Amino acid sequence: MVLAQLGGSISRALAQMSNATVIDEKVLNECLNEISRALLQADVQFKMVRDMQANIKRIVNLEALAAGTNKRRIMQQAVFTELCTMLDPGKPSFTPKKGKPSVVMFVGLQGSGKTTTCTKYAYYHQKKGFKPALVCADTFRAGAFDQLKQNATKAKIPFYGSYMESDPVKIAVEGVERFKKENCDLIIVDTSGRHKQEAALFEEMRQVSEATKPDLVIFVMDSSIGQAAFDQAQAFKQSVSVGAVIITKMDGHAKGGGALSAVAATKSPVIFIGTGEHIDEFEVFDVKPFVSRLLGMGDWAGFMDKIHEVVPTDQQPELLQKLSEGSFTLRLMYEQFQNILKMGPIGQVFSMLPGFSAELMPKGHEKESQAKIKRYMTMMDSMTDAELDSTNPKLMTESRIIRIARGSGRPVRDVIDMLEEYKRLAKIWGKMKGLKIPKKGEMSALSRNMNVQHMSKVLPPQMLKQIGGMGGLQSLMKQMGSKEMSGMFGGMGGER
Ligand SMILES: Nc1nc2c(ncn2[C@@H]2O[C@H](COP(=O)(O)OP(=O)(O)OP(=O)(O)O)[C@@H](O)[C@H]2O)c(=O)[nH]1
Repeated sequence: MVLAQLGGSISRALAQMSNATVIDEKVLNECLNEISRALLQADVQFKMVRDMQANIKRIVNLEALAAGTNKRRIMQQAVFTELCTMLDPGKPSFTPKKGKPSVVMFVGLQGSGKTTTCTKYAYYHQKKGFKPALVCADTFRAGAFDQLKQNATKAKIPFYGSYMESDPVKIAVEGVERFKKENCDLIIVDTSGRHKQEAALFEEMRQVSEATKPDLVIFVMDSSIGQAAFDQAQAFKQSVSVGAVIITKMDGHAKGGGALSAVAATKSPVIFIGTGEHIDEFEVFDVKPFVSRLLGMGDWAGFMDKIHEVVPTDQQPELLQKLSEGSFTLRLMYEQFQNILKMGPIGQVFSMLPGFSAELMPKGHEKESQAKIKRYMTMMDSMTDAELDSTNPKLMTESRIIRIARGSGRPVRDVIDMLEEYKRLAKIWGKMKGLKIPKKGEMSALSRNMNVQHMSKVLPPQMLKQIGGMGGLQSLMKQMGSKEMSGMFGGMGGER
């Protein structure tokens, strides 16, 4: 919720700036101050906000802003890039390998969600084929072992702990040794967390770490702790060598900005976020989609922006019309591929839309993806007009597929792949059926014409979850009114 408000504030600051007739130093500073205020309210640490402001000023060229048609985009891109840089410490964390024993130690204050997160982490890896085990080295909180035991039993994960032993180091060492003998490849050590950052707690962490020699220490942080995040994360980092961060309770009223601070303090990446109490409410953390959410951009708004930017103006009305009809033909796919290839780094476009980036364009494989798209287009060149313009997948019979394969000199498998890709995209685009798509310069139409049903269909599922599902979306729309919503979802696009 608060994340959405941050997005709204930043959108408004950017909108105000791009509405100004002359963009001079004063207007730019006002915009940056607005953005800084919004970030501070979202609990991003003061020093980080100040540095970011300075960096943006360096990146953004006033002359380009003054002359440019893309003021808002230039600024938005600068803010986006800066936040991504803050969240990316530049070095990936240790990742456990199947079949090779790894010890991962969890640290964090009491109530941060550490014990729950240990089980989520174990369960996540178990599903990926690991053989995880849990060790409860929390002898401080009565009931900690019971909690771990319960969680572990539910998830069918072996565990180790003791009701009698009071030395956490001893338990940790015994547990790790036992599970190494049992050929577990991911041994997770849960440690105690007192309610305060006390010297005794840090000394205990240090000793457990020294005795178990973990391959990775994960710092677990409750996302709602706000401005205290930086100091807390730093205190843990100073005692043990934290190599990764997990932020919990992202489903609540978290402002999210604390994550930035934790990364800065530990110089370690956020690897997962907790999005609920349930064992599978646990998501791999990706910097870019998170920042999109933090900025309230939403992938959808970004995608709309891209349509306006990439698709030639004369093709836009037709494309938007087809989108709103929900009829996605192979010809439409072909035309979009053409547009995408023209614009260069294709990753940027499709990554805006959920489902596109992962499958069609895995990160770091842009070249191969480009080649794949070209291959798809070659095959489509061998199709008839009727095939290209049909929305009926049943039309593509075996004999037609063989003919296309022969005509394009590609194996039949490739044609089938291309058609699968088309079906996948058609399904996503089909969700937009009936939605009034705003034209350039009338972005607010989006807010006037949308309803909860439509919004829930077009929002990326993660974003919808973040808002609190259908119920959350409904109350958000009621609460914020159409003005706010246009800022949130449409404000980044449209009039420039
Ligand atoms: N909503 C929500 N609740 C969570 C999440 N992660 C943990 N919790 C809840 O937070 C509370 C505290 O979690 P614990 O795992 O007991 O906390 P802890 O940090 O291990 O506490 P100690 O064992 O005392 O160190 C529990 O009620 C969890 O169900 C999350 O991602 N979302």
